[in-house]
Amino acid sequence: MSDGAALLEVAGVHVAFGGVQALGGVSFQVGPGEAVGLVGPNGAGKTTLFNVVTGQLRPDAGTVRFEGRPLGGVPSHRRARLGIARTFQRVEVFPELSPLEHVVVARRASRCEGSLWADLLGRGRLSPEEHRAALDLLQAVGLSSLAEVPVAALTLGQQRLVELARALALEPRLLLADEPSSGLDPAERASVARLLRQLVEARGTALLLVEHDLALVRQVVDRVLALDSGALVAEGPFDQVVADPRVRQAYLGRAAG
Ligand SMILES: Nc1ncnc2c1ncn2[C@@H]1O[C@H](COP(=O)(O)OP(=O)(O)OP(=O)(O)O)[C@@H](O)[C@H]1O
Repeated sequence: MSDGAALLEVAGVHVAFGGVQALGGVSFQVGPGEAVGLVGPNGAGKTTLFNVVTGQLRPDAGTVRFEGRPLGGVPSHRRARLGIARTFQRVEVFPELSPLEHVVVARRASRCEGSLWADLLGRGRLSPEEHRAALDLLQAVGLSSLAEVPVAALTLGQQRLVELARALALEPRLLLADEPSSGLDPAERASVARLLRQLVEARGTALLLVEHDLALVRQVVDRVLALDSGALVAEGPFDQVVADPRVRQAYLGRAAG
């Protein structure tokens, strides 16, 4: 991809935690509407890279650009407004709020509407338009029948879908999904895979997907990046990357260790 076409551009990113080098000069690009998988064994640096892109972690060196704009110093909430949304490896939801409330709060926050605290305390009034838009989103992820149930009563799979709906409520240009199928049963995995692919195809949202289930990665992405010990060791179509000796070694070496 040429530089001019990049939606996300990561260049020379280094992160160390004390003596541990988590990322050692990582560079790559994601184009608009492109679905890219980020694979690698445990500890390869995938979540660290997500945290750098979302602004939750400041890199020791390197730059992140979004739509050509350098993001250094731009806090997470402003990156979300610029169009970068994420879901988390460990589901992060508010147990007492319903899926509908999660979506409405996210949508208002992204548009700077209402007061977050009033929303969380249940005092934000819901307009018919907001209600309809939130229900449409929940329908898209298959949760419309559970729209008003407290999230604490939902299964882990359903909670992951709430997270996904909340991220989509930001109408992101780029979604970072961190192990969205973790803890789900095969049917739920299949529906997450369908949803993610649909998101890319129907909404034109770019996707950066971290996922240990390689069959799911293959189903969803256009291209794969493989990380090992904080370095990109391969990049290209799924079949090519998983056949790459450096990638096989990264997984086997870690499994053997
Ligand atoms: N907050 C932290 N403090 C210290 N070390 C950390 C921290 N976060 C990550 N690391 C270390 O940085 C390296 C990369 O971790 P990271 O979580 O990014 O890997 P990962 O590829 O996401 O792994 P997994 O697939 O297990 O989630 C690992 O060696 C990890 O132990």
